[in-house]
Amino acid sequence: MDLKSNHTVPVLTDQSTLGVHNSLLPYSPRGAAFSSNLLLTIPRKKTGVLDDIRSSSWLDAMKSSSPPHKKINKDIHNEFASADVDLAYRTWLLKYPSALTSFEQITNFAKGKRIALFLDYDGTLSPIVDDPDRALMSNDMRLAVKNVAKYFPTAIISGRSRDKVYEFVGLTELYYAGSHGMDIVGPVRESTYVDHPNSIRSTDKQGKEVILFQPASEFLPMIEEVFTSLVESTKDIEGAKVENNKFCVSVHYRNVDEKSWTTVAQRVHDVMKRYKRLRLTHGRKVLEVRPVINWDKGKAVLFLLESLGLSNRNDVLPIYVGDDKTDEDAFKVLRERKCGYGFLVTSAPKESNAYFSLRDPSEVMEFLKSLVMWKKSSAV
Ligand SMILES: O=P(O)(O)OC[C@H]1O[C@H](O[C@H]2O[C@H](CO)[C@@H](O)[C@H](O)[C@H]2O)[C@H](O)[C@@H](O)[C@@H]1O
Repeated sequence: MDLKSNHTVPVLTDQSTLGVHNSLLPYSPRGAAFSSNLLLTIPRKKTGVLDDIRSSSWLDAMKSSSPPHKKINKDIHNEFASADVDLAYRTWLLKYPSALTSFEQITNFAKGKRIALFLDYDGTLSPIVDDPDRALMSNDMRLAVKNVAKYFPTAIISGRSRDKVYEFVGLTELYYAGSHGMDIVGPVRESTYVDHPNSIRSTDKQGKEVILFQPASEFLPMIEEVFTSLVESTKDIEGAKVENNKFCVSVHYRNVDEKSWTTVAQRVHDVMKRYKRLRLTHGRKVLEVRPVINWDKGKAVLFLLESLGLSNRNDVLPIYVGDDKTDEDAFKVLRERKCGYGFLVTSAPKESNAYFSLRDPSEVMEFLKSLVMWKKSSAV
């Protein structure tokens, strides 16, 4: 597999320093070490908050943040346009091959290794829908995730609050990280975080000893406050919705008329001005307000690998499946450490640090089922 060098990804964190074995893939290894500086702050000017929300880049980011829903259109011009889109996607697939068509290559590489699976929720396990409270996972997908978790350690890493994503998924056999990884429950076994000031030892619903790690715990009152302010300041914008994700806040504009997007951006910007320790990132038709800490979904993957006892091992293959910009942090960690694969879920071509792609949640489900079949057949 050739290493792609031309990827530009909007990642805000510094180079990760947590340890994972990196000699798994056929390219040169890099030293891995543990860091005690988990909570480095990021200078404000690198946080992505723009001073002038009317600048085209701000609005461009808002517009391009999620592909439009596919419309069935019989118009001849649209048929040509749709052929162009398909061609663009097929060309893009040369760079980010489908994990389904590359399944044999992936499983060949996974032979003799333990796959660890990390799954994003929205847009990966559940299709994107207009109402965030209705983003339910299908029963078929739940079964596929349940089955895959019987054979491979599996975790969900979501931007939502941990409680909310657990409520949607409802499987006790998984590990969960909410708030973009800022709220994780993992096994205690090998974790060097056990004595970290942001860790609490606890027992889960099954009585298993677990570690609860919340690196942004000091931000909780600030997030509550900013949530209340954002609800207040956007309440007159039809379709705007503010969601409290515990250690971060989402301001949704999917259902806001495009003419009012500048207003949404301006209101969010005005509130953010008062909080120098918060930053803003763009998701799929959502503005996400989060603490300025050196922690993201990539760090969450490393945390879970470590607490599962799967760090620094050449017989482990982590796979991360996600659709959003925040998932790029995890793709980047796996790519930089040369220790696993990112799978980008998208129906529209985009630059990524992932290696493989899947078109939509139904292809994610197909991949999970194939993985189970492969595991069962290779166990005989
Ligand atoms: O990390 P994720 O699990 O992908 O969470 C990211 C955000 O997902 C949700 O919003 C997205 O999905 C909604 C439901 O399909 C959709 O309406 C919205 O436009 C998307 O941005 C969630 O509501 C957010 O809080 C998460 O941050």
